[in-house]
Amino acid sequence: MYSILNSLPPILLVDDDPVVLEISIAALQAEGIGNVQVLNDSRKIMPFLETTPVSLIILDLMMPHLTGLDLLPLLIRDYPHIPVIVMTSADDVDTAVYCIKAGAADYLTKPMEIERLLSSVQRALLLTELSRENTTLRDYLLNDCLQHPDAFDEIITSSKKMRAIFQYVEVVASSDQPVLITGQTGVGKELIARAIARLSGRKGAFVTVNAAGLDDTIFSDTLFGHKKGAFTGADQNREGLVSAAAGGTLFLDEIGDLSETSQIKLLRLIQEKEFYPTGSDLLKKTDARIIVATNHDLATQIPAGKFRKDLYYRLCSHRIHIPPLSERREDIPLLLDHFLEKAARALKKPQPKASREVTALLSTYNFDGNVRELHAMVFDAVARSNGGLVTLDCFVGLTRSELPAPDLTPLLPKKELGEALYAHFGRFPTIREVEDYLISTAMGLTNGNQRSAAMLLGIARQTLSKRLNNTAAGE
Ligand SMILES: Nc1ncnc2c1ncn2[C@@H]1O[C@H](COP(=O)(O)OP(=O)(O)OP(=O)(O)O)[C@@H](O)[C@H]1O
Repeated sequence: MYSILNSLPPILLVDDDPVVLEISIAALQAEGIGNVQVLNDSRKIMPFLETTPVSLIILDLMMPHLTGLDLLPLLIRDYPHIPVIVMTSADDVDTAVYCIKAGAADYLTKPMEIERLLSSVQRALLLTELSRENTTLRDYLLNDCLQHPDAFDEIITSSKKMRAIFQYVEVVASSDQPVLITGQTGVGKELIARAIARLSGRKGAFVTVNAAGLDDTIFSDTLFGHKKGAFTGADQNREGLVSAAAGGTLFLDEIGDLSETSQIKLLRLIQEKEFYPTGSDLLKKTDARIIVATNHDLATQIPAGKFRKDLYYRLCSHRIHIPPLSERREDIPLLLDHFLEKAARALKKPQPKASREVTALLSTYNFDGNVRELHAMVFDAVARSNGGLVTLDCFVGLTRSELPAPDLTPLLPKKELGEALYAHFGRFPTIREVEDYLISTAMGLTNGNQRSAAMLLGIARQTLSKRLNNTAAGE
């Protein structure tokens, strides 16, 4: 939690009592909050704030010269975005209530309870961070720009939906909260996780763990490591991957099938930032940022008891859903070119072009394996091609039976189908007229290649050939 302070301005502590200042600083420092500024004279606050940004103010109400009660309305008026926690004596709860009504974020009573101080600071910082994210997000939506487009270089897309995701990624990258990335297999969840890590400003490593099929013993050992002698074969201490991700990012892929026990351990890791290596009772701390991904719809697994509600809501702090390729078909030609180039380079061949029929067919194909499937298909096709052109014949796996019913929607005018037909024919057409229209469109798109046109139309090549002959004979 507190590593968000790396990206936030300091906390300002204002009290004329040196003992309170000393205790508070020590308590905050023990929790890793070293970014604290101190003022012991309340008259200095307003000039100080004019030159120095702060993320939170902890203000004693009883100070000479200018009391906290006098200052609070000024702070709320001039710095409404900075939360103020007031400190008052235990027997003056009325004043505390008055301060909350006036806009203070929280109140603490003296003598100071350390736990209460820390939880209040934690809550206030979380609010500051969320409000900063909201403001940045609003600015992005208004400006539609990316501050670090190079962070997304390896993600090829022209989709508006993906661009909106990039903007969100820029906003949440520096947060300390977990990120849940959902989407079908092969849509690019890991690429997005890497972009978040790149933009996070964290210096540590990006460590990935594929949690699919891991039982709790292996999950714990992989993540948390073990102590020598913890089980048979544990002949030396082993650091887990959480330690390897210190100061960096831990990417847990495919968390949809985690056992109940592993889910509890993950929740503890996210919430408390603590874990025990197997066989050790020495609690370890971590500052690794946690990103998880799944192709399951976790919310639907909660009622069946397969996924814990508390973990789900904790993971939802920042949520990114990546649409399948079928919902961003505009990316297919771009990705096709990108993979043709990559494949040619990897296979040391001159870069081929895709024939028009290949582009048309792939643009309507339903890729269950999304970008990964397209990637594999194109690499295989380039390996098989022996000219400057990748034709349909190079896609051996792409047989008619594997093709879904052709979806011609992207090829038709982007109006209601009925309207498009009216516009084309000038009246409502007959079935025969629509068939002729579809056949000539498919033949045009495939440069007259009957095999490809038949695939597009979802009919046998012989049927198309017969139909074309009949039309030519004027039947
Ligand atoms: N927009 C894209 N541009 C370029 N390559 C992409 C894009 N999206 C995905 N890829 C490539 O597709 C493959 C699958 O991507 P990735 O591993 O990120 O998907 P995933 O959603 O994490 O998959 P899984 O759920 O199976 O783990 C990778 O080789 C990746 O480089």
